[in-house]
Amino acid sequence: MENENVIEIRNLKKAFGKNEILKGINLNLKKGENIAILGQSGTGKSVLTKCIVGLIYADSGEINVFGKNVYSLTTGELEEIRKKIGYLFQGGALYDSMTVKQNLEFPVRRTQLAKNKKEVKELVEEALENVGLLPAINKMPSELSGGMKKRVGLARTLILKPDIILYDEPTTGLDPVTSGEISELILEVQEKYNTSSIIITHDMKCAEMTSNRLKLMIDGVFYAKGTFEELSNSNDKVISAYFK
Ligand SMILES: Nc1ncnc2c1ncn2[C@@H]1O[C@H](COP(=O)(O)OP(=O)(O)OP(=O)(O)O)[C@@H](O)[C@H]1O
Repeated sequence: MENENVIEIRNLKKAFGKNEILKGINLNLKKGENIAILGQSGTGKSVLTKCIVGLIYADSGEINVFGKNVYSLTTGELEEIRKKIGYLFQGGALYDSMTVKQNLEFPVRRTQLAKNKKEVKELVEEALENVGLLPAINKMPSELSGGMKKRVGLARTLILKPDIILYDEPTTGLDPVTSGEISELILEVQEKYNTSSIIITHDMKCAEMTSNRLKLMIDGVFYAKGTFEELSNSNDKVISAYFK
């Protein structure tokens, strides 16, 4: 892990009407670091990640990605930053009418990442190999298990070689063994590509396996932060409730 911050968030606030969701969020994500964010449903974890990629505009505060304030960028500059951020949605978000191969080719073509068909093929195969799913290349999403769909979703994120990956509940809905495999993959990606990640999760095993640090979001702010070991040994009842 290096000292450079790839994401810096300062006093971020966001309300929907009178409903205050983010009430002053601060976060530094370092190059090569994985941070897990824990917190009850509805506390604003997804809203925070959507602010980072510019899908939601915060009311006040600052988000710097690679040292650039995302709210002061032109549309073109924001596009450049977005290319460096991969976002793994909760459901994997595959196109049901396309094969696995076509699902992966899609982002490559859209971003003009490859010069020709051969390069597209190489990128698709490399990404599928990374998640152990090359044999499923011609399958339809409906033929895949939940864990396989998550893997393909991860392959589709990885194919664009992002510097930062935002994982929104990567193991939700999976059995413990498959969850463990996805957590392993998240770690492998961090080690292989030196990516920095924010992992939103309710899965404590996933948080323990994948994160260098954890943050606990309660009522729109980070109530606690530390390593898994530090937080799991906390005497604070609010914190320890998450580690039972
Ligand atoms: N576009 C929106 N308009 C109005 N309210 C919204 C919008 N997006 C999110 N919210 C509200 O913000 C709150 C936080 O939602 P968010 O999805 O961030 O929760 P979360 O912490 O990610 O929950 P979960 O763990 O269940 O995914 C919720 O009360 C939600 O209804």
